[in-house]
Amino acid sequence: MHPTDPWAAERSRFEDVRRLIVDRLERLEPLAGEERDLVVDLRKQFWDDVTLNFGSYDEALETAANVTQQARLVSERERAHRALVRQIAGLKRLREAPYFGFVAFREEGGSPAAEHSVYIGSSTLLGDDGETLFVTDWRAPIASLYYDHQPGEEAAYESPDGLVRGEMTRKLQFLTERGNWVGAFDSGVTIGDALLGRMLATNSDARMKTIVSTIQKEQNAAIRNDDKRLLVVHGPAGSGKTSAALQRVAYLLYKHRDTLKSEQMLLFSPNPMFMSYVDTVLPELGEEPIGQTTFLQYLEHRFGREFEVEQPFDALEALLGETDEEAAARTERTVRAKSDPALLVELDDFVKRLAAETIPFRGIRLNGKTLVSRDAVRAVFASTDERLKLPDRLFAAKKLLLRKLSECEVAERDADWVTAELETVDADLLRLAYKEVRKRQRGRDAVFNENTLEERILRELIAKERFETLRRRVKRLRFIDMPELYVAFLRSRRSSDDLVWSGATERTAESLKSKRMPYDDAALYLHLRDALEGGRERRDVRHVLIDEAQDYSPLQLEYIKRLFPVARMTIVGDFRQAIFPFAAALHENDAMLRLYGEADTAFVPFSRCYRSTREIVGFAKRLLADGGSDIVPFDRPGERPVLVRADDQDAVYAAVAKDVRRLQEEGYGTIAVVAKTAADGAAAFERLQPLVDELALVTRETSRFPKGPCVVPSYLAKGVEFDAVLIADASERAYGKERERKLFYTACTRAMHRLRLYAAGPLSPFLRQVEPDAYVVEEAEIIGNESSATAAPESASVSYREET
Ligand SMILES: Nc1ncnc2c1ncn2[C@@H]1O[C@H](COP(=O)(O)OP(=O)(O)OP(=O)(O)O)[C@@H](O)[C@H]1O
Repeated sequence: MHPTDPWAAERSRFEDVRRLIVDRLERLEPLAGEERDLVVDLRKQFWDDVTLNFGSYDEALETAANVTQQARLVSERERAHRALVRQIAGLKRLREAPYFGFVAFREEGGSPAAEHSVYIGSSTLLGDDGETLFVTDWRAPIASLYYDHQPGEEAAYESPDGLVRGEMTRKLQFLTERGNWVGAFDSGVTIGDALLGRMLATNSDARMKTIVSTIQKEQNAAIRNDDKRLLVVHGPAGSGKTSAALQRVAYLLYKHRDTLKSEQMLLFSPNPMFMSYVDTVLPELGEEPIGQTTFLQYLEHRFGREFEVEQPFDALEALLGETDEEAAARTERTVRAKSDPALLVELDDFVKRLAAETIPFRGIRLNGKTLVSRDAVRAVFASTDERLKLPDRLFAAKKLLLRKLSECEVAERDADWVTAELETVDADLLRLAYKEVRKRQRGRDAVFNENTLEERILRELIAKERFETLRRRVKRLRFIDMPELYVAFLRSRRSSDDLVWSGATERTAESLKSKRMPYDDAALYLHLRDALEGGRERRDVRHVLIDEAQDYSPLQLEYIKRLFPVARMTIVGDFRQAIFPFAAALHENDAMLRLYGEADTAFVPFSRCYRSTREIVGFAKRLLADGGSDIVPFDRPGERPVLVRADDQDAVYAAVAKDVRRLQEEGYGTIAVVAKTAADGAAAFERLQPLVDELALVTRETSRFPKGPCVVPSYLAKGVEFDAVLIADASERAYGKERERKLFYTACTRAMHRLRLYAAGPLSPFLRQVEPDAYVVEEAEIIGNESSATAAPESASVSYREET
């Protein structure tokens, strides 16, 4: 250590804390081993250590008490072991980076006791005395100061006892690498966020990172906003919405640690690949992962084998491939009509008005024979108490029908089909029948004719098996023709766009007949089913997060809200990336406000983009219809995006392949060639694969993003990022129509450091609207020729001053 090192004191403290962590780990790790062995032994000896005695009532009671006590002992030890393992994991995280920030804060009032020096890290670290606080958890109230204020400013933080005001006298950021001291920045001296600048300049590794050390003020506001039932975060591509949402999960789990568990939180993700992209973040923050699903997966789970749910990507691909403009406009209008949450209310009314005469019942049939006719089912329903609510009436009808089925079952045992099946019974059934014969004969004096008894039992078993299926169907209300009822609702409805509505209704009817559930009908249909069945609500879920919310229709959001009636909600999204035709939720703020009402909704807008360089953000926002004037890049300079012009598609592929290789040589790891659709992606892959080593094709079936170069359809790249993005076709052909604008913007904003676009033929009109100085144009033929670069990349010098 140099004697004039301005950081000598800080560095020495840092080393002391690190030593404390390492020493503690050395002490605890063997203990955890011992504790584990103890638990294993206790489990093994469980029955040796209790005396089993059931001789008398008292002895049996004593035995039971004994067993309970022993079980309690084991579970206490297990809990202790788990706590130790957790503590060790926390210490290991701290060993990697003991703390990253420091604030000195003088509370208003000015007494020396009100001076706080707080070192902030990923979790709390107490000294061996159990009192000295070496590191404060980033989620503690006072740590908020670090994210919200600069030294010299009036500062305040929200404590459980109210707002604490005062002055922040110093703020430091620490840079570490694998637990070792690298340097520090004094926020009073450094301009901007030095740590953030460094973080953003690093390469992506196909996994989302935690941002705990560099959370920005607006993000902190979203992370800690816990007053309202619903929090809506809206911000441009790369503004850290997903990152903030995940930090928020960790924050809420910390704040409500006594009442909220990770399994009570659920994240709706855009696609399965995205799920694997984010699932390392919470464990890195020391929290258990929360439940994740996509809305499509949820729908598929609910419909089971009853319907095949249409994939939203198919609807999107169909629209993207549509050349008939009128048909495309019709589709968009239909989808929009089906996304209106008022439909749910109308459906509720429709259900309330249902009566025995208007419900389309179905008879119950077995082997082509009617067991209970449709009229008989209707009569059963009509016999239930009219004053009951519909789900309760249906429940009562269900019970009556099940009773009827039991009667039919007895009669069917002698039916011809049972006699026929007797000839082919399998070994399992025979064994079952044999056991049953033995059971029934036991204790009887007179021995029945075994053969007769066995046949009787076999008949019972055969009929039972078949009736089990019928019972299951009755339990699931299959005695109502649900598709017909649903279509009846659609038909009953007047719409301002009648022609479009009735055309759509008939298409839905056709689809349902062939067991296909249109994506934009699915939530409404489930709502009908829920209204009839009752009790579908998930009260176990306490917090629901929806990422990429612009991809949901307002109706779907409302449906999700109703599904989780006690949950709070976090919704994050960006309407400028609304690529699905049914999206429209976010720019209609009304849709958000309507969910829980204005008084129970907080909006936090984000405006700064962190993912991409200043040049890429500057370029991408100009693709937007409104010019994205509110979008502010974080000041990280890089090269300007490059447009490569080529004579034909062959030349494009040759240039793309060459550029991928060159980018690899420059050290970029995750490189994505973004194609518009899956078919475009497959075509590009076929041409590029022979030219690029280890190129991967990402499809809907891909479960994890590859770490190397890949070809990916635009909509599967949603939510994720790559070091370099190559837009395989930026011509008018690919992105020419207004409805393709957002897709184009979304694709370009996946790039962190480098963006290249290729076009043979007329340029996309969105590109034509960008000022020429926002990007560089190159000719495909001269790619690779060092002297050919037509524009010199901007200087890569950093705009913040660092003091290390
Ligand atoms: N405060 C921060 N500190 C460090 N990195 C950050 C911060 N905020 C965002 N980032 C980084 O910016 C990138 C974009 O973040 P994220 O994916 O959360 O944005 P998003 O708003 O969800 O983007 P999109 O709308 O495109 O899905 C990520 O690499 C993330 O790590």
